[in-house]
Amino acid sequence: MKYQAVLFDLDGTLVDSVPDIAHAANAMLKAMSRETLPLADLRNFVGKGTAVLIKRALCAQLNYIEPEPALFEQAEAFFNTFYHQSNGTQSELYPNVLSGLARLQEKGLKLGIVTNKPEQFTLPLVQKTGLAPFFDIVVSGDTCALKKPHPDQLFYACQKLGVEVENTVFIGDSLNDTQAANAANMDVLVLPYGYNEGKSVQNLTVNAIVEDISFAADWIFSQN
Ligand SMILES: O=C(O)COP(=O)(O)O
Ligand SMILES: [Mg+2]
Repeated sequence: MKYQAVLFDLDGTLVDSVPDIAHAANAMLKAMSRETLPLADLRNFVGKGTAVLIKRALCAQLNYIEPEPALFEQAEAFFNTFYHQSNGTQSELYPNVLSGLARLQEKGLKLGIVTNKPEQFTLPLVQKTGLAPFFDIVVSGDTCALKKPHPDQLFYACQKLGVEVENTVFIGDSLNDTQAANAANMDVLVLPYGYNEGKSVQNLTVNAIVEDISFAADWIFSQN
């Protein structure tokens, strides 16, 4: 068996979490007497964790300028309060996530989540969406010292699961995921429906692009 474990990104891969993130970001902007942003813009700001999302929202652009520490602290406090309220209320699993996970689990593969979302938001979301029973480990954006695109979280997940990097495949939606996997020398699949900062996934360095988690399971079984 080539693969013994499958790791998954969360936002944009398993869960369409943008409605709840956008709600919190716009509530933060309103509370700070700033203009709210269209959901389409905020969607492109997701992927490098909530701190980067907040900075991008404050600048209303992807390439943010570092805010003053006091301003950031105020914004983060608002965002965290509002995201705790909205997290998991409108977020939805993408099609074929549950069936794909069930098929992988049935074959005895170990499953993990590796997300840049901080743990205080990851764990409630994983519970509320019904994902929790499938996973042997959940690695959040603040679990390790560095997060994706750094490979640390992937090494940590493998170590905790007791599997080798070469027997593990990572499934994600963005450049952060493929760069982390490439740096770890781990096989990687991407899905086309998530958030890749508004860019196509066609040019990423991957083993395959798969339509959804069920197709990902087919691909994994075809290698095993
Ligand atoms: O919190 C984010 O910005 C993205 O989280 P992800 O790593 O699950 O895509
Ligand atoms: Mg993602």
